Parts: sequence; C-alpha cells; structure tokens
Amino acid sequence: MSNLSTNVSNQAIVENKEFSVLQSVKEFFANRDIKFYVALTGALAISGAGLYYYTASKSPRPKSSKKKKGKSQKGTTRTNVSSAETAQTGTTSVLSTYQNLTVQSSYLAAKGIRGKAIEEEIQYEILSQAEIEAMPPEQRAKAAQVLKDRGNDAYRQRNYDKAVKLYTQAIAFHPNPVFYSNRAACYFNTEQFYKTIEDCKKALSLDPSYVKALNRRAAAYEQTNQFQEALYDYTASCILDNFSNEATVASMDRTLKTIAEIKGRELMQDRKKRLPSSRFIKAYLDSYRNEPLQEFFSNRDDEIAEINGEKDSQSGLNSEENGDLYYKSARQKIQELDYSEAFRALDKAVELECTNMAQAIEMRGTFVYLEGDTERALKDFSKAIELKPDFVRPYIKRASIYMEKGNIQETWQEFEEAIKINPNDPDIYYHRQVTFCKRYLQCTLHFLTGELQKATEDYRKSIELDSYFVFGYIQLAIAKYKLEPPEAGIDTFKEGLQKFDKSADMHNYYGELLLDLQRFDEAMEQFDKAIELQKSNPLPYVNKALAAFQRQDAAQAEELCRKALEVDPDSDVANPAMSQILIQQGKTEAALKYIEKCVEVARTEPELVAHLQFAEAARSHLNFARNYPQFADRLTSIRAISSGDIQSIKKLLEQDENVLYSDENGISPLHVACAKGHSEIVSLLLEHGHPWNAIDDNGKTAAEYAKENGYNEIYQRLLEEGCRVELILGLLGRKNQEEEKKNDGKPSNENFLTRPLKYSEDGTRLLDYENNGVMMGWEKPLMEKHAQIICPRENLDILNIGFGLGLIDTEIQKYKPRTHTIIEAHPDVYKHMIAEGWHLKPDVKIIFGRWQDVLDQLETYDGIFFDTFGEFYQDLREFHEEMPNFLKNEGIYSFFNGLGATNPFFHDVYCQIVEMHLADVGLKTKFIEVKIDPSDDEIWNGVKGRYWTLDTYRLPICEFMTS
Ligand SMILES: C[S@@+](CC[C@H](N)C(=O)[O-])C[C@H]1O[C@@H](n2cnc3c(N)ncnc32)[C@H](O)[C@@H]1O
Repeated sequence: MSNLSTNVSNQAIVENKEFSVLQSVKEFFANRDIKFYVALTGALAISGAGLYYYTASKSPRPKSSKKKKGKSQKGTTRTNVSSAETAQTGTTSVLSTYQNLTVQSSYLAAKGIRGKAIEEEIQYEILSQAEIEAMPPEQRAKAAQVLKDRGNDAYRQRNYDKAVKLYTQAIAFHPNPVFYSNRAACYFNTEQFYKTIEDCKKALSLDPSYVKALNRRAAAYEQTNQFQEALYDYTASCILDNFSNEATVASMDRTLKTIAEIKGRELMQDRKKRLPSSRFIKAYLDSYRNEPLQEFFSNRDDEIAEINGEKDSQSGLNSEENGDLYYKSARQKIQELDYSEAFRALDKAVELECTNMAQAIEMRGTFVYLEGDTERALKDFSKAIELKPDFVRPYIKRASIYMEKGNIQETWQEFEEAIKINPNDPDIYYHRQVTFCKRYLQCTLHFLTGELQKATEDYRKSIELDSYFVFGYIQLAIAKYKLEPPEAGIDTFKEGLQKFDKSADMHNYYGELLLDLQRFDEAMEQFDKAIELQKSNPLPYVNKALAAFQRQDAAQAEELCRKALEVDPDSDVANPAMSQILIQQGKTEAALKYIEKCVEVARTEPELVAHLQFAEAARSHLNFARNYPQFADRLTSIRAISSGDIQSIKKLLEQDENVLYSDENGISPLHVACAKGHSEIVSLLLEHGHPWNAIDDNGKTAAEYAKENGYNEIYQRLLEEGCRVELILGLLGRKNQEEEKKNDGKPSNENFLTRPLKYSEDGTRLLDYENNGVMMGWEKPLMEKHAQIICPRENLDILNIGFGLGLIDTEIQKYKPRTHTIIEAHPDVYKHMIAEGWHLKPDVKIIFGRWQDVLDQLETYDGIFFDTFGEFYQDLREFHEEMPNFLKNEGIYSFFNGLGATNPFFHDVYCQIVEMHLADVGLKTKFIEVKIDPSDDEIWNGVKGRYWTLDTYRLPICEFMTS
C-alpha cells in the first residue's frame, strides 16, 4: 500500500492505485522490494518482456574469485631451491630447514604418498618469518594453502582461536584475500567485529569484488551500527552477485529500512509540519460536496479584507465576530486555493470562537489531518461531532482515520452512524467505498473479496443522490473497469463526460484508463483536454510523460514532467515520476535531486521513510558506480539497451566491444533489444558482431522475442542477418567439406549407415544405434501430403530417396505410378524392404546404395522426393544441384523440411536459405503450411532427443521457374 495514499485516505482518485498510472509511480516508491529498488537504480529495466537484467557472465564474474583463490595452488609441483636463491639468503638455518622440508616431502612422494598427505605432515608453523621469506614463491604459496586448509579444519570444529592462528600463518606465507576473509569469519564468530572489518578490508584491497568479504564486512558493520557502510557493502555484493543470494538481498533490504527509519525519525523530530501541495489538497476537498459559502453570514467583504490586511489586529471587533470573520476568510482562502492562509484563519476562528464552531473545528481538523497529524485531527473531528451531533462529515473523516489504523470495526460503525443521521448524504456512500476499496486493495483478495462489487453499488448510490458529483462517476467507471469488461468502464466515462465535459479530472482519469489499455492516441487526447481545462493540474502532464516514456520518448517524458513541476513544484506525483524516468535512463544523480524533493515534501513518517529508502538505494548505487567503475559500465549498458539509449551504447562499444554480456540465463543484449523493439540497437549490435543466433536458457532466440512483441521489422532484420551469415558460413563450410572429402572421401553419415537399425514391432518407428528417431509414425500425415504433391496424377515416373518406414512409398503406390524408383543406402532398411516384398512390386525399382553413388542409374522423373537421415545441409544442397538433371520440365520436387526444426526462427532462416539455393539451380519454391502437433511425450518415449518442436510444418513444393 502506498504510504502517500494511506495518509490521505479520502482523496478519491489518487487512491485508486491498481488503476492509476500515477499510482504505479507511487507504488514504485512505496514498494518495499528493495532488490527492485537497487536493481532499478543500478541496472534493472522495467519491461513487459520479462528480460531485464544481465551482467557479466561472459567474463570471469566476481564470484569466480572464490574458485580461483586457494585451490589453484594445490597442483603446484615442488621446485628445488636454486643455488642462487640460497646464496642470497645467506642463512644456513633457512637453507637447512627448507632442505629438510624438501627431503621430507620428496621422501613421501617417492613412497607414492602424494598431495594432501604430504602437506599435512609438514610443520610449516614452526618456520620463522625470515625462513618463510627465504622460500621460493611457489613453495610459500603452497605452504600457505596447506595452512589455510588446516585453518578451515579448525574452523569447522569451531576452534576459532586455532583457526585464527593458522590463517595468520597462511597470510605470513602468502597474503591472500581468502585467508583474510576466513580469519574475519573467525573474528565474527567470536564477536570481534572491528577485527572482522579490518580483515575484510584487507581481503577487499586484494580483491575488491570478493563477495564473501563484502558480506562479512557488511554484517560486522551492521553489528557495530555502521548502517550506511553496511548498506554500501550489501548493495555492492548484491549487484556483483546478480542478486542471486536471497540472504544478502534480505540484508540489504533490512539495512536500507533501518537507515531510512533512523533518518526518518530524526527528520520528523526537527520537521515543521507542512501541508501537501495545493493540488493535492484541492483533490481531497473536492471529494466532498461543496458547502455553500454563505452558510451563516451576509457578505462582509470589507471586514474580511481588514482581517486579511491586518491579520493579527483584534481592535474594534468583539471576539465572536472576529471568529466568524476568520472563519469566513478561511472559506474564501480555500476557494482561492491559499490553503496555508485558510489553515491559519481557521486556527484563529477556533481560538476566538465563532458561530460555526463545529464547521470551523472540522475544517481545521481536516488541515491538521492533511499535515499528517491524525491524532490531533481525530480530536478536532470528535469535538465537531460533540458540538453538532448531526454533522455528518466529521464521522466520515474519522472513519477513514480508523481505517488507516486498521480498525475496520470502528470504521464501519462511523459510516453507520453517519447513515443514521442522514441516509441521503451521498458523501457517505462515496467515501465508504473509497475507504473500503482501499482496504480491499491493501488486503489479499480472499480477505475482503466482494468489496469492489459493493463499491460499485455505493458509487451508484452516491451518484443517484448527487448526480453532479464528478468523482462519483470517475470512481464508478474505475470500479467497473476493474470488475467488468473494459468497455463497461469506458461507457461510464463516456456517460460522465456528457455531464462533465468541462471537468479536467474526468478527462484525465479517462485518459488513464485509455493508457492502461495502451490506446495511446486517445489517451493523449484526453490528457490534452484536461490540460486545456485546468492548466494548474500536474496530473495530466505526468500522465502524458509516462505515456511518452512507455513509447520510448524519454526526452519528451522529461520535458512533460518539468512542466508538471512548473505547475506544482512540490507535486507528490511529478517528483516521483521525474525521478523514475531519470533513473531508468541511468541518470541516477539527477534523479536523486527529485527524490530528495520527495523527502523534503513528505509529511508523515511512513511516507518519509519510503522516500528515504529510495534515496538511500539511489545513493548506494552511485557509491557502487564510483567504487566499481568496471561493473558500473556494464550496468549502464544494461540500462541503455533496455531503455533504447543508443548513444550510450555506441559510446560503450567504442570503449570496449566486449562490454555487453549475456546473463547467467543466457539472455543476451540482443535478446533485450529485440524484446523491447529497439531496432537501431539491434542493427548496432549485429554490426558489432553480436551473434544473431544466440539462444537463452529457454532455448529462445532474440528474434522470437521480437516476433512475440510484434516487432516484425526487427524479426525480418534478424532473418536477413541469419541468412547472410549462414550463406557465408555455408560457403566456407562447403570449402572445408570439399577439402575433407579429398582427404578421406567418407560419407557424412557413415556412422549411421554402418551401424544397425531397429524397427519397432508395430512398424511405427525406426531408430538408429543411439535411439535417434530415423523415422517415426507421427510423420505419416506429412508423408501423405508430400506424396499427393509429387504425384499430381496417376501413371507418372516417381523417384523417392530414403525408404525409412516406407510411409511415403506406400502412399505413392496409391497413385499408381508408371515407375516408382526408391534409393536406399542402409543395408538394414534394404533387408526390411525385401522382407516386405517391395522388390516384387511390378512398378517398383529399388536402387540399393547412397544417392551420391547411384546417380548414373537414374532417369528423369515427374515427381522426386528426398528424405535421408544423418546428412548435412551441404549434402542436401549438393543433391539440389544434381536434381534438376533428373526432374522433367513439368516435374515437381519436394523434400522433408526438417531444417532448423527445433527453433521457429532457425527454421525460417533455413527455409529462406534453401529457397535461395534452389533458385540458384533454376527452381522456384513454394511452402505450404501444415499444422502438426507431435508434442505428446508418449510419441517421444524412448527416443533420444526430439527432432521436431514446431507446430507448423512448411512443406516445400519446387518446380522449374520456366514451367
Ligand atoms: C527419414 S528416413 C525416410 C523416411 C521415409 N520418407 C518414409 O516415408 O518412411 C531416411 C532414410 O534415408 C536413408 N538414407 C540415409 N542416407 C542415405 C543416402 N545417402 N542415400 C540414400 N538413402 C539414405 C536411411 O537409411 C533411411 O532409410
């Protein structure tokens, strides 16, 4: 729940968080998910695609320090001391000790006792500093490693003193961040926090991105109440570790809250209470029906002027009259939106007493409440009720305060009381539902399920009782939009607009609904109308800004926020929006200025704490960027790609081509750019050699993300790139293959052809020696289609290459061919054909052998089908170069199109490539799409790997271009 709205619960629309775009800005601040905060300030990009965050995985990540250190020394072989080294030391004892060690380990080694066993025997602990220094570096490192391992053993046995000694000795041999960090762990466990910090500092001076040391130091800082330092360390650790350690993320969250709470408390103590922005107050006051100004007085403008001119002068007026005048002046100031003055006048009116004491106190209580002092406000509302028990409004206001306190029972009672007094007061129904709606939004759905439904009823009632209450319509429209199909909300807005065409609020919130539906142009129209009607309202500007930002126009978004801030510099919506927009562009420093403004204008402690948390998160990011510039670059790149900031990416690429990395989920910058539709960035990345065909851990290509999100141009661009690269590689591959052939002349599927095959008993499967599916029954409908294509009529000459299960051949037979030639290379398949009597069929001619070797036995055909197994695209291409010699002028050729069939994009690329290659030999290709669904696990049971994962088969039909 947004803290901002919790504290001004009655403000109708701003409350309606789920709906409001603005609310999303507020939620952004109120959101306690600090991981999100910090990631956002650092690197995270908000996107709908679910791909946001990638940091270095291509290069050694900081984590690897863990693996690198210590263990790498284990394999070091023993080096004999050179005579030069011994001579330099000049101390015999060193030499002798060291020689002893050497002899000792050589002896053990000679006995076949290696590794740890040897190392454990050696008494490194007994060496003096001078002796240590005399040792050759590798030997020292090895000794250090042994000592560290012993230290680890002691640590595991919780013998921390012994462990500290061993780590200290290890450090003496060879300082290493792990040793310091391990010793720090011992100090931490014995509550020597300052020593822990010192050791971690040493560890980090040797390896600044050593996550364990950062965490340890952070924990020690926390223990010694150095929260700011702890936060910086936890933040760095989280970013370096890609937020993978939940415990650290939780620690960062906790520290951030602690700091914000401490600071918030301090600030609140010194802070003078202040009213929210005038816009905010107006929205709040407007959510109650206006009372006529001249409730009790005739117009006495001259006297009011006097009071306004000489504010503290009491002379010449009796106290009651003065009180009345102040009260009236307050009403006027409210009309003029001069709320501070109105508040002051109300205070005076209450102090001097006036005829309308109940109203004056109630109104003063309202300002007290708006300042954030709910306890004092409650007192004023209660006093107003005491003075005028049939006064409905203070009941409603008291109810909303009770709701803020979570006291549902009392809240409900207050509304009930109000209804008893005046069942026809529309304010009651309206605010009751705003209040309970809020509660509903605060709670999990099952708690107050149905409240929203009740809300619509109350809004309706509120409108019935006062059909000129604009917020009633707005809220009703919103409730309908949430509960019913979107059109219901739209219709209510349209209906409301007929009545309230001049209401800026109506246009603004209707615009928000349209924006929520992504109907940008219509939304913009409504926002413009709202601005035209009420230039002093920052909300439509901010809405326009958010819409512009959604459409990647950050500059316009910033400009619009600036306008909103001109209108209301303290705006509790424009300031957060501006900071969010800046942060998402990586302008954290600039954003901080606006976050600080939010801190400055926050009126209540929870609100303040929420802003402070965000400010602290931003600061800790800036701190990280300063301390880890190399990582900061990467973070910038993430943000830049996500937000489409091409200039920053260009700059980064100029500095370092390898600055853009895939994350640990395999999501590459290209994936992100495609998902977000940044076509220029896609081109830039491709130009810089980013692989077009990278797949993430879900097996998805960047192009698929582009397609899913409707960026068809980008998809085409990648398709072209894929074809271009594959054609080049194809040429290169071909050359290599030719070279290879010259050398050994072996077929590409030699393994397959020389090893046994298995036919399933029911004849629906043919598997190779590794259980790869050579041919499977689910392909039958496809083979039927292929047969139909290559046999347009009876009595034709047909050629099929690759018998497999004989599915297509069985089908071809049905078209009564004049001749039916089958080439088959595998002996097992050939045997199977004979066993099945294919050689006895009068029109059938079997040619046993590889197609490559039997071309001279072929004639010309009306229909040709090609479907072999275990060959490469180069083989298919070679066949395509030969095939036109055997296809009659009017003939039709087709082939099994399993090219790239494990990924839709690769499939597309290969379909294009094959089409081009066929065109090279004078054939035009048409693909017809056939729906297939071999997704049933049963189909693939016992088969190694699914060779088909697509839902559509693109069946190729090739004919001579001239035909
Ligand atoms: C996928 S199956 C064909 C399935 C067939 N279309 C059907 O309807 O059952 C591939 C067949 O091609 C054969 N084959 C593989 N390489 C060959 C080659 N170079 N020449 C001829 N046949 C080959 C295999 O032995 C296998 O029988």
